[in-house]
Amino acid sequence: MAVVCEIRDLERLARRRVPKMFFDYANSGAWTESTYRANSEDFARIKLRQRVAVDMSDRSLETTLVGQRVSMPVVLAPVGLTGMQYPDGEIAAARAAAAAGVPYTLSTMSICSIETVAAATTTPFWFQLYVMRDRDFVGSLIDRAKAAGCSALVLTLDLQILGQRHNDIRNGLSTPPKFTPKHLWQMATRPGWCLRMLRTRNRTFGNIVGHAKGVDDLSSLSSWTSQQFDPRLSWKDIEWVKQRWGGPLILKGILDVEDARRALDTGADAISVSNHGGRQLDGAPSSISVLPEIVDAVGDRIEIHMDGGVRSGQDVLKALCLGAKGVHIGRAYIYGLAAMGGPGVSLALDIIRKELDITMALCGERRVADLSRTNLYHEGRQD
Ligand SMILES: Cc1cc2nc3c(=O)[nH]c(=O)nc-3n(C[C@H](O)[C@H](O)[C@H](O)COP(=O)(O)O)c2cc1C
Ligand SMILES: CC(C)CC(=O)C(=O)O
Repeated sequence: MAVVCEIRDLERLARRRVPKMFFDYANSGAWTESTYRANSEDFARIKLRQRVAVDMSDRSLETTLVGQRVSMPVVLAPVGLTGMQYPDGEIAAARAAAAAGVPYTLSTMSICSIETVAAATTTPFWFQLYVMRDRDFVGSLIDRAKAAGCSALVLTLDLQILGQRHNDIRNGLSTPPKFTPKHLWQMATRPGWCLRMLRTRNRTFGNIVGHAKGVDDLSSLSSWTSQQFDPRLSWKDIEWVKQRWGGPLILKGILDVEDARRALDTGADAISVSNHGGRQLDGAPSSISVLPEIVDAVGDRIEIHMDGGVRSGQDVLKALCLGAKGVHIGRAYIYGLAAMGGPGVSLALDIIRKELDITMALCGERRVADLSRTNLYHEGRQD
């Protein structure tokens, strides 16, 4: 049994256990993947300030996110097709998040439906919304999330047009998978995945198939999204979503100060600084590099979350120091899920919690709310 110390260990296991087309779907970025790489590389450049002889005996990572108590400021980000990484993966991830005391966000593009996840869990989860051309269907998704007791809505604004992901095109990614010799080979070399997948009935987009009109063929993700997602989505639509939802609203995909200022007018409860994990606009800056200017511009008026490139508790701490209140993780938990199902998600969260706690202590802080830019090391600092 391989020893797992860090998220990269889970990534290695996931690569071995999931058919290539689905591993690559999770593990890739758009075009040249420069933004995808920058998300992680820019975290690595940030240096921490070591402090000593501070009483660190009584530490806590607890805080609140959009008014909800969490055991640490970490959220499982929405990830489409999670149930293809591991059968019923959305249920496993939601349960692991609940056990860890952090929110789970179910994607519109999940395999298990809102109702399936709600029936299999007891803790409210968050729901992520994509806006389709068919507004009646979008309205029904919001109503279904409300009926299922979802406790926050995450409205994604950065994917009305799908960024081009070369690996998915090369791999002929589809759900359910095609049965070409190449795809059969990819699956045959992952027999554990195949056997588990045969045992579940959840193998297509549960929120969509059987609910939306004229969307039976989801085999090509890019052509499906271009037919269904509404490229006309604009700021004025957010008012309609907010009214229909009526609960905590988080706007996801803000990467620009002007957009952050515009987001204030919508009355949303939080924004998430994100470039969709480098999967949309390649060439955009990393999330962590733009976080400080967005915090400076609007941080006193709206709760700020972020995601992108977070692979450790140290990354979480750096984002908190730069002004994020909540840090969302995508691939970090998906690697755990793909590697070993629900226990893998729990393991990913344990790793991140431990790294965050130890790093906070070594920086001389006892509460996440006390972390600030002063915990970061700047060349030439005076104090
Ligand atoms: C495989 C995959 C699928 C994703 N699907 C969605 C989605 O359905 N909705 C959404 O808002 N974001 C989606 N995202 C973006 C994540 O919510 C998040 O922004 C991103 O993963 C953060 O970067 P990280 O993976 O480096 O942590 C997806 C990301 C990945 C890796
Ligand atoms: C099915 C996709 C639209 C889900 C997504 O957001 C992504 O792959 O990044």
